[in-house]
Amino acid sequence: MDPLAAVRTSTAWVVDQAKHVTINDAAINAAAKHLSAQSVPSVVWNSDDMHYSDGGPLTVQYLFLLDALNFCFWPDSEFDYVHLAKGLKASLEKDKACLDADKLAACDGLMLRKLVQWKTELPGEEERARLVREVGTGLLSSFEGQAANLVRAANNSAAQLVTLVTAHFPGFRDHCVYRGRQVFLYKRAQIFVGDVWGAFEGRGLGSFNDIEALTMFADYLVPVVLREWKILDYDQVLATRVKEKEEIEPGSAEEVEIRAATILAVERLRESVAKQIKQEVLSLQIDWWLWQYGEDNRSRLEPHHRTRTIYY
Ligand SMILES: Nc1nc2c(c(CN[C@H]3C=C[C@H](O)[C@@H]3O)cn2[C@@H]2O[C@H](COP(=O)(O)O)[C@@H](O)[C@H]2O)c(=O)[nH]1
Repeated sequence: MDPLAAVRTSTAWVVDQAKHVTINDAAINAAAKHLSAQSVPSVVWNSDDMHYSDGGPLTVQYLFLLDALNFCFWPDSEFDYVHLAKGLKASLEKDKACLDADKLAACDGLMLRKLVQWKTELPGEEERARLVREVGTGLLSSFEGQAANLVRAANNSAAQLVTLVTAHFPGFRDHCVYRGRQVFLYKRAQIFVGDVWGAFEGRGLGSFNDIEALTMFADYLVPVVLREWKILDYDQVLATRVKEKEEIEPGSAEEVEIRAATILAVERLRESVAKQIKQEVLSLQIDWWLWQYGEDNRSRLEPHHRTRTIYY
């Protein structure tokens, strides 16, 4: 199975059936005009230097652990992605061996809190520690402890890397069942590929001959931006539940429709921008631009949907 084709096909089907979320194509074209003026293809990966990035295999080890933990920050009003990235970076700068696979394989909640240099209990701390152990044991058993070997095994294919990550590391298997059909999102597996591509600027360990096959990364911040731009519309009941910060059940029709519509809307946005600027643009570049916009405008944007999950 081509996992990236499966993401596109299954999410398009969800949007076709959706009852709670719709995509507004007129708003997509208006947004594409705005985005086209923003030179999206030049968006950089390591915004304000928050990442550990040394151009070598340790950067891949850092990114794989980062993306194994890149989910569900919102239950802790302070802890967020930037703290996770900067904490891991600070630990690596102190001790280059801190992400060795044997250490990860033995990681518990307290050790993880120290590794990310956070002062209080992490949201979902024990579950996060279990996912760290899964990364350590999987790397030891199949990739000589090195995430760089996992990337090398993909022979410069993004789709093959997503296949390998989801085959060897169950925590990355971001899929569900919607109206009796399996739906694939693979957000953390895909964002890992995108981060490797970004960190290595598409060269060496970061060169993928099918990087354009990645979709956007179905998180909880980009949908907020798409709603502000009237691209995504939630029905009244869902809009009220999101506004009131009520938890939306993982695997519920509402959650799956939000994520699937976000993926399809960004695909359509990418096509529209590419037409306007007469140049190819990657879904991940549109994604990074939208995500950064969401981060920069956090204080005035509507609340995001709240789903307690390990996938995003
Ligand atoms: N769609 C998408 N979702 C992303 C990222 C990133 C960071 N990407 C790096 C790549 C380039 C930049 O340099 C960034 O450093 C995090 N997230 C997700 O956001 C969510 C909110 O988290 P927060 O605000 O902390 O609570 C959470 O689900 C988190 O998983 C991204 O790029 N795209």
